[in-house]
Amino acid sequence: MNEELYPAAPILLVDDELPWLRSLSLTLREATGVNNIIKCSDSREVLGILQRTEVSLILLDLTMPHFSGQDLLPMITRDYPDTPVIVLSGLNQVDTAVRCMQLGAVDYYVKTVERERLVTGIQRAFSMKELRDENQRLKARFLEDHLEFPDAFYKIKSRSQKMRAVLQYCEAVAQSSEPILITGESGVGKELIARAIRCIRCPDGPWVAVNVAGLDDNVFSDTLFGHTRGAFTGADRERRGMIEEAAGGTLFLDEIGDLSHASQVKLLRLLQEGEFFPLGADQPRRLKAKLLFATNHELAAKKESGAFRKDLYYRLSAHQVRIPPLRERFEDLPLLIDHFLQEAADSFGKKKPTAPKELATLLSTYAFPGNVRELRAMIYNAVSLHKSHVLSLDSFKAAIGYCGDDGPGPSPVVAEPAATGEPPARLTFPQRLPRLEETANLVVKEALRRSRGNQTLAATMLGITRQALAKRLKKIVSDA
Ligand SMILES: Nc1ncnc2c1ncn2[C@@H]1O[C@H](COP(=O)(O)OP(=O)(O)OP(=O)(O)O)[C@@H](O)[C@H]1O
Repeated sequence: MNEELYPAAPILLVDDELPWLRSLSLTLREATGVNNIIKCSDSREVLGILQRTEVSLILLDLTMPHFSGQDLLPMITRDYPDTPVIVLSGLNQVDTAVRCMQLGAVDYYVKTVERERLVTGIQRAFSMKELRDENQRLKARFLEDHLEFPDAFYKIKSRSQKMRAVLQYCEAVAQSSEPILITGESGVGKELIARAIRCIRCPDGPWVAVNVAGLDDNVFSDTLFGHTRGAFTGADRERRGMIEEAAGGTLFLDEIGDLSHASQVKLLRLLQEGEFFPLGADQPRRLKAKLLFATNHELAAKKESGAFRKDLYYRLSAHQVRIPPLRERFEDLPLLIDHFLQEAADSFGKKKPTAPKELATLLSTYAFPGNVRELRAMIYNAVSLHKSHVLSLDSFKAAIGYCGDDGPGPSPVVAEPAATGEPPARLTFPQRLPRLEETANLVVKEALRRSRGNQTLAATMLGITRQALAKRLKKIVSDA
């Protein structure tokens, strides 16, 4: 298999000393996994290379025959302002370093003594460039408001602006070499989004998904890193871990917020060093997969409480895709209902039923703690019970708590704030307690507001007949 080039655009190393060029490219390969390098030992060729090839970073020697680094630097920063340049010099001279930075270099290193710092500086320059590129892509996307890879998102049914912004953000960060963290409540579609990102970044590579919730640290390590033969009693064969299975493709770690502390440490090391040791191995192996993570936990809160390591949190959240809960994008309901009706009808071998026109409005009175997955289950249930032409609302009403006279129905007073964001947390009253009649009228108006004026639905919510509601409305109007 051909080795994937990293970074996608090459790094240009410019130095007249060939042995230095060779040893630097080896150092970079070993320490950072960089294998896409152009070595240039003749400074007269630099501008020609830049005209022909887009490079991600330039390492420029200061002292060279023909053109010195100081000659080239202003030309490069003028014509290629988005390409970071790091200057290397044999001498530790503060005034030269300052001059180079004034001319636009992002960093300055003394060649022989600062190799480790140089590697860190290169990684920093990469991250900065990636952030700048991502920023530009995002700006362009928001101005154009179109999707560049609509095919990657074909399974995601949505017409809401919020989701569109999420998809555009996914496009902007998909190519980044940094990990991507996808957050959102359970059932919002995190895995769907993860698969879409994979379709954009490396559609042909393998897709390996691991749910890490509940894995103890030993199982986590063995699953991810694998082991060598004889690593422990019973290890009679080598086992490749999921990281190696995903080489050249994507490794998706789901439920990352549930990871034990010990496993968090191992994951952090993997992210920082880009390499790992299978159990029993004495040589590290390089991470060659792109990483995607998902969680339905509020990781920021877990970080504050100490349940999630701060350093790992910051490492993971460089690119964070937050998927809004369904109740924040009810404009998606008609499309999703239609989609799941078709899907359910196909799976039950039935003709697709017609949805009653009040269905989306009825469902938009509900908070959907289980999000799209809950909606899907409701529709499958309704279609499984369905007999006649138009789908009945009964199973939906039962599912969301409007059960009619004999059912428990939703409680009008909630003692604690609901985790789902369901209003109200507690009924509060003004100083003067409203009369019962006033309160009833307010509740009626609220039901009409939520049902967008649909009296049948409002009556269902209030637990009264449509006639009783009409009578009450007539009275409200005449009393006004
Ligand atoms: N926008 C959407 N269009 C169509 N189907 C969707 C959409 N969002 C979610 N789904 C469907 O809803 C279900 C749940 O989605 P998914 O498994 O991606 O959610 P999740 O956020 O990863 O859930 P969990 O947190 O429980 O792992 C799946 O059947 C998925 O296909």
